Amino acid sequence: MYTFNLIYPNLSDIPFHAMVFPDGQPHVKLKMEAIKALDRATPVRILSRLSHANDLMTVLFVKNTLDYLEFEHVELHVSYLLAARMDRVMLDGEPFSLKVVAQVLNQAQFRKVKIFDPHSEVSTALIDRSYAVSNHTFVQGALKDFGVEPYCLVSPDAGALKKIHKLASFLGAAEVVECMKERDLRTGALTHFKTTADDLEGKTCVIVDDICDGGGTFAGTAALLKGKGAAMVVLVVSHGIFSKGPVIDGIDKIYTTDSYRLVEGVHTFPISNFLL
Ligand SMILES: O=P(O)(O)OC[C@H]1O[C@@H](O)[C@H](O)[C@@H]1O
Repeated sequence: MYTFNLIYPNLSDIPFHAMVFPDGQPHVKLKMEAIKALDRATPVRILSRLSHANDLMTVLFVKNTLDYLEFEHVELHVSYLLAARMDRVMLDGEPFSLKVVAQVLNQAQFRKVKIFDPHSEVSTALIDRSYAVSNHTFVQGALKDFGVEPYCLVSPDAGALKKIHKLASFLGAAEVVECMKERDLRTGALTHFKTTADDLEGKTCVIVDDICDGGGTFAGTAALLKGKGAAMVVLVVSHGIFSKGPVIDGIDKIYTTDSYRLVEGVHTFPISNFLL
């Protein structure tokens, strides 16, 4: 398998130049000396973030180049999927953005599309020949680094609960704590934080979720858990956006990956550990 690593191009000798035209558009150019040496039947994978629209275009440009060079087997490994959270029409007048991204990817006809911890099952339902890579190994690595036993796993909302139960059986975790919240889709305001747990006296709680964006979900959940006696609250999120910074009230330690971007000030695992 030959890898086009668009995430850490500085770390490997890749046959590809990622440049930018003066007007800001992505400009890709394969290094033909290296490419010519490859058998066209060699499976090729493109490892990329799709954090912004230009990332998607770059991937499509590389795929198009590989198509006209007649490579037969091209896979896409996606660390972060553009529009994964827009997995339905939220409000009147808004698009079904994930469907648009899926249609574009489907048109490119990758042999396989691997997606690291997508927000919901809608991504893999819409993208042809795709499957999800779970966060299990990443969370296991974070817990090993953190090193405190025992702990309870916390699902911050109903949407994450099914995944948390699968994770708990993978890790052999004894306890799962279920939390709930409500989000006003118009304002984004979070309210009504609740949990099924009665007493968390002295416990270490590990909240696991796909994305930390503004962090409101996790500040609210941490306040709830600490109000029930939790001694420590750790946050483990696959995709660290941290739009309001990586410091979140009530969270004692944060683990993430560089799936969306490199994050300063947070313990960050390289995504290539989980996607290759
Ligand atoms: O509260 P913030 O960090 O803004 O948003 C993160 C939450 O929003 C959801 O899409 C994610 O799955 C996560 O539960």
